[in-house]
Amino acid sequence: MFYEMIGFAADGPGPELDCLPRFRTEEAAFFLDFDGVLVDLAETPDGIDVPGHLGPMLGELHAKAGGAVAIASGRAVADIRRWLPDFPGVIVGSHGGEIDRGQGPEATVSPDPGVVAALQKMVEGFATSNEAYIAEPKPTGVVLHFRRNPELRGAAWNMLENALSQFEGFHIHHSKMAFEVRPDGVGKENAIQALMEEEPFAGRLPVVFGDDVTDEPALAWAKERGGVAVKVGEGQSAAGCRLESPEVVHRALARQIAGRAQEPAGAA
Ligand SMILES: O=P(O)(O)OC[C@H]1O[C@H](O[C@H]2O[C@H](CO)[C@@H](O)[C@H](O)[C@H]2O)[C@H](O)[C@@H](O)[C@@H]1O
Repeated sequence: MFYEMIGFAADGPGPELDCLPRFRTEEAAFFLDFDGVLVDLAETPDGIDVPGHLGPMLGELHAKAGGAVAIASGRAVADIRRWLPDFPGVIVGSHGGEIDRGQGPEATVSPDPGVVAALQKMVEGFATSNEAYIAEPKPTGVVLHFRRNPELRGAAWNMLENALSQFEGFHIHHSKMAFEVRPDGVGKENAIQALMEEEPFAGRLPVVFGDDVTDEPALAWAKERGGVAVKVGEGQSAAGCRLESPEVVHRALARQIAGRAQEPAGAA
């Protein structure tokens, strides 16, 4: 079904998926980053375009993989739910700071709520100094985006460094055209490793897709475990496979849903 929806050629995917090893979807546990992997990057967090086929496609993948499909995002769980309201799988949000197994988000770290609120207030106040800034509060921290004017990068960094000098237990994370204040100890790789001990993920082949530095520890971990690590887009990576764009990722997932990955190489 998705072959037609995403214009996937009936005679096979072509060389763009050559680096992706063959594995059985029924034996895999998928951990999929959101921005830059499932959807193209946009000028603002709310400016993304979620293609109409993405939700149904993830639902089909979830069914075929026996429920072992998680979205692992830097966004808050609530934000992912807003974009993918029908996604039936686990959502790892806030870079691993929260996990929603279907009963609502559970915190994996416990930053002082008063400090989180104070930092959010400081960043939101600072963001009003230039209309190009966007402040994005999350349950465990806050992001300061400057994609609309990259020249603001230095000022954004200085502000956050100054803000963090007043509190302990947080650090600045480098995102794409953004800096994020996160609690120490948070990481997608921790959440993914915890999920791999639980049903329905346990005992399966870990398959991690990521595009950002925040995904690298999880990509390296999947590779070390003999799993599949897929980097999307440019930049250094420990991953063994690189796909060009979210569009190519969709083709890879469509192939897994169709079961073509189980066929011998060249049988497409
Ligand atoms: O782990 P991810 O799912 O990849 O989330 C990483 C961050 O994604 C969002 O910011 C990035 O995407 C925006 C929309 O394309 C873009 O405008 C921004 O410049 C990027 O940094 C999201 O807003 C963050 O909260 C996530 O941490």
